[in-house]
Amino acid sequence: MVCRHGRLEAVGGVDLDVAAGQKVALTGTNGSGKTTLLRAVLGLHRQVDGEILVGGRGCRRAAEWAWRRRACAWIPQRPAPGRFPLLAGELLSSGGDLPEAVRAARRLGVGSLVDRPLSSLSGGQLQRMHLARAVGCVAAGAGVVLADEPTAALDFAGQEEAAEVLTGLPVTLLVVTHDRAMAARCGRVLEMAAGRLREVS
Ligand SMILES: Nc1ncnc2c1ncn2[C@@H]1O[C@H](COP(=O)(O)OP(=O)(O)OP(=O)(O)O)[C@@H](O)[C@H]1O
Repeated sequence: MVCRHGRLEAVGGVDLDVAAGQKVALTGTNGSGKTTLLRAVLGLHRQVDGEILVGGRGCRRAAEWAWRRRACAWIPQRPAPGRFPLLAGELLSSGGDLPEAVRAARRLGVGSLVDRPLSSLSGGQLQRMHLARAVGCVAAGAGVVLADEPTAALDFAGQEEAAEVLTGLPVTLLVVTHDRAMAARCGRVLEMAAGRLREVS
């Protein structure tokens, strides 16, 4: 499978099989293609040659794309507060299971912020809110979590807590991370360099 940004081949020759329930850490140098790969799995990156199947399904037709978005919870690298004055509680609700997401928000220390506009949250608080939303997505039926540096904005205690929450979910996890503690909690570690994947452990 190959992913391009225009003429640039950002991900090349990747042939990856991830078993259901496996926890995979994707590490590697800056600009090596990790985010591009994750977005391609989610169906957000469309310049892809080759096939990416999730649960045995492709992502070409509209119905398949809709299924992929429900099946995969997504934690973005730099969560944007958005252009609209969305409340944190509305973000949590969009995951499909508000009570479970609110419980996760409490566990992650941001339960008291659900009535606040997302634009008023700090970077770490926003990242915690997205983690809580992902927990709600899983409760609503998502079987895959795709997380792009989900602990990058978190303090030390938050990194531990987030790693525990994420790796404890009953899902297939693909997490881009530079956090050794997070990688250590994953059963499989892959390293990316210049668009190529290598198995580390
Ligand atoms: N929208 C874009 N248009 C053009 N090139 C892009 C675009 N997004 C990413 N790239 C390029 O594709 C390559 C892979 O980028 P990507 O964001 O996937 O890397 P990464 O491994 O996630 O990096 P980091 O660890 O810094 O987050 C880089 O060379 C980057 O400059």
